Amino acid sequence: METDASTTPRALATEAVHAGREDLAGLGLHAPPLDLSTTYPSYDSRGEAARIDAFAATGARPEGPPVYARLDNPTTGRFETALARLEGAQSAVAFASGMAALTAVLLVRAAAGLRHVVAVRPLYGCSDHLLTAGLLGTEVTWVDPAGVADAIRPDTGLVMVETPANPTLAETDIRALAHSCGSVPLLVDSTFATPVLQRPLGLGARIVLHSATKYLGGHGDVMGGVVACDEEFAGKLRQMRFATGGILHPMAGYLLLRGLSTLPVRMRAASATAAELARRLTVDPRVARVHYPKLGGAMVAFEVYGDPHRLIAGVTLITPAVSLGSVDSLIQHPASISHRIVAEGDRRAGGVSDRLLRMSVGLEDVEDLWRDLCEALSTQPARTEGGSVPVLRPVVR
Ligand code: MET
Repeated sequence: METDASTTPRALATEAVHAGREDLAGLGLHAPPLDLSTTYPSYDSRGEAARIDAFAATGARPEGPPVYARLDNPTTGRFETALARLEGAQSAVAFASGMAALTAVLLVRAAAGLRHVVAVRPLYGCSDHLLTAGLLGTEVTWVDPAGVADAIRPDTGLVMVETPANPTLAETDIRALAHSCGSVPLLVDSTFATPVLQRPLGLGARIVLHSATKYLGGHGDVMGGVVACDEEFAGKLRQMRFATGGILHPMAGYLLLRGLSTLPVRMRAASATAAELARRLTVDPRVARVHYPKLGGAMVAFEVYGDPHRLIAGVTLITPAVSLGSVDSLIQHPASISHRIVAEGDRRAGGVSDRLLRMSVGLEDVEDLWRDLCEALSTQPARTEGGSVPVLRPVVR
């Protein structure tokens, strides 16, 4: 049977290398052009006024040159188009960082008079802090997924969850949660999963947030954030981005587009290694508990019986650093770094133990990583053969 190439949906791996680049051959190019312009000349001021009015009315990407780089950028636009395609979204809007992206979402909802947020712990520490501190004039109610429906008020503008969650890798059933949200939009921070493992919009979420700094970029050399959503909300986000200035640099847009092209192979390879490391850690007597999502992925968290700081100091191949999603493996102690800003009691409420370590598994060989982990684990006491648990020494910071 003949298939129509223009309507047959393409696989994710194909979209990853082609989305956002469809016009290149027609332009006589292979690599995407990097447009560093901050402004765009025009002899037609009436035309510019019309463009600005159109943007103020809808927030749609301007037709033709974008007037000024805070409105839009063609290189970043390619990354936005590609990410939207991978998430199955109408649109995507990129920002200077994941936190800038979350800020814009919260400000858009607050500007509509919907200042209340219902959120599920744990979230990435700075997301938790932004909501808890109410820095943007929002108010948060923290609940378990089962408590979401009851926590929704007339002024609730957003329900927020991160799954798998940073740093515990706790998973939330997105479809069930979206059902509990009713007409309130559900935002899923899908940074750890990426569209390779999970597409929240197909499960009923309305907004997907990524720290693009992580897997989308994939090489630890670009910072960015992106929101995938419907075009109506995207328009509001672009207007907010124009008003508040949290734009992505075009070079970052270029690098993120390039990162997307290898996202599926990177995720698959790193996830296979992470699953094997999680399996080995689970049976290691020096490890008290392993957290690894059913969904899979390249993040592994584990708790030790002894001092987690000694383990961090004991790695040599794995880099002891916060962040994640790079080609090389990183390990960090969430209570000291990624979740330091969250009050101790709130951290505990979110399941973030002081003995938890979070590892981002890269593309190294699994045996080399395991050797390094074993060396670092030699700093830790082990369960005895009879199964008795060693006396826990206090964690010294
Ligand atoms: C400044 S701390 C955190 C950076 C990053 N979001 C992480 O979770 O590792």
